[in-house]
Amino acid sequence: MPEMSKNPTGVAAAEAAGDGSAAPPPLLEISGLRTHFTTREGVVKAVDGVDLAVGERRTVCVVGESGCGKSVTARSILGLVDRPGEITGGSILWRGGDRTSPVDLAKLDPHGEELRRIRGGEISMVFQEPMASLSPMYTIGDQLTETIRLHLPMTKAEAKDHAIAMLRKVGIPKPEQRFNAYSFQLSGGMCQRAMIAIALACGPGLLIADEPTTALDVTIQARILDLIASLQESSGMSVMFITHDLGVVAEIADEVVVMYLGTVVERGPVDEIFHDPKHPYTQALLDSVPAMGQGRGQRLRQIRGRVPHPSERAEGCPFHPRCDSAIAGVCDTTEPPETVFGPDRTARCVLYTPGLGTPGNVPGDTDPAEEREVPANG
Ligand SMILES: Nc1ncnc2c1ncn2[C@@H]1O[C@H](COP(=O)(O)OP(=O)(O)OP(=O)(O)O)[C@@H](O)[C@H]1O
Repeated sequence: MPEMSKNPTGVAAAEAAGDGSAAPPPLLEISGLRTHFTTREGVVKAVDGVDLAVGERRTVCVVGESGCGKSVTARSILGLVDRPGEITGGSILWRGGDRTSPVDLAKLDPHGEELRRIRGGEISMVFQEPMASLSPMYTIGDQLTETIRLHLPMTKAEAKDHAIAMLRKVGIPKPEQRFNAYSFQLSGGMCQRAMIAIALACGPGLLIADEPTTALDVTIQARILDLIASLQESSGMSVMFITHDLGVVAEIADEVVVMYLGTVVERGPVDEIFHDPKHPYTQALLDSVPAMGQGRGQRLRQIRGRVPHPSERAEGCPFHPRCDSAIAGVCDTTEPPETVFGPDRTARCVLYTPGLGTPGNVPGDTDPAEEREVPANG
């Protein structure tokens, strides 16, 4: 596919494509986000120039190995970055609620009233560890009604009815009884459902789910994914889903964002990411999981080395020390520019930069007969 002009969100790319299909602006549009931690040992650039967008009713999965900056990106959206972390650059445009013009969440006071109203009301988040997010001091019902009354104009009695209806909706049996239970009286799966009930109680436009099923067994995991999908269908919300599990991505994603060391190295529609990965890191991630129908005897390829700490980020392309396609004298010196392949389809690798990469090395140049299999879930 021919290279198009640089464009961080892809929206203008659709316009630039001249196909008349000017998409509506995304609900959430992150551009050049930088979130750094100033520590005694130095500045940790956990998120260092992230661009991504989530459209209405879309599910965007953010993938990458541990330590790539997925959680810090998600927490930056809602002003939930722990000290000494802070947003040092970029913008997070939010167009949800009944706004006529976007609000830049990166510019809001993390402790201020406006972000507090957006958090839990217009955008909610569920975390990997429900036990850590739910308070052991209050009942599930107290925590639900508190969120509901913070964001919706309801009396105590109305909030209680709504809370019980939400518990029922997420599949918690005997919701009237569970309303009075504490988190330590519930199983991990039930706690995660309660967290989802709290997250969805106020009808958010966007749900951010940070590895919400990683700590659960596979059966419960599948149920939670079904639950999110059915609630998404009935409410029309968008979902930003952070996961290590490419099987989950294949199942739920519309679009995929691949992160490496605080930057987005590739993004695009899920089918294109699985069948025509552009970036060697995306390729390596896909090669490291079993594909559907893969023979038992076939060995999986591990990605060489490990993700370094952000303070040990290499010069040039941050992935080059682990990359089998790295070009000496190029990848170790040049920050790869973003190449736009189409609307919302980008990669950051010099292999696609005219004059820098070697066409024969381009990882996408495979025989179509050798198309990649979608990984099996789990
Ligand atoms: N409070 C902090 N102080 C210093 N560095 C931090 C802090 N919190 C996170 N980091 C660093 O930021 C980087 C990104 O972390 P983050 O949790 O976003 O990664 P991740 O991709 O979500 O990983 P995982 O999949 O394991 O959750 C890591 O190198 C981490 O060490």
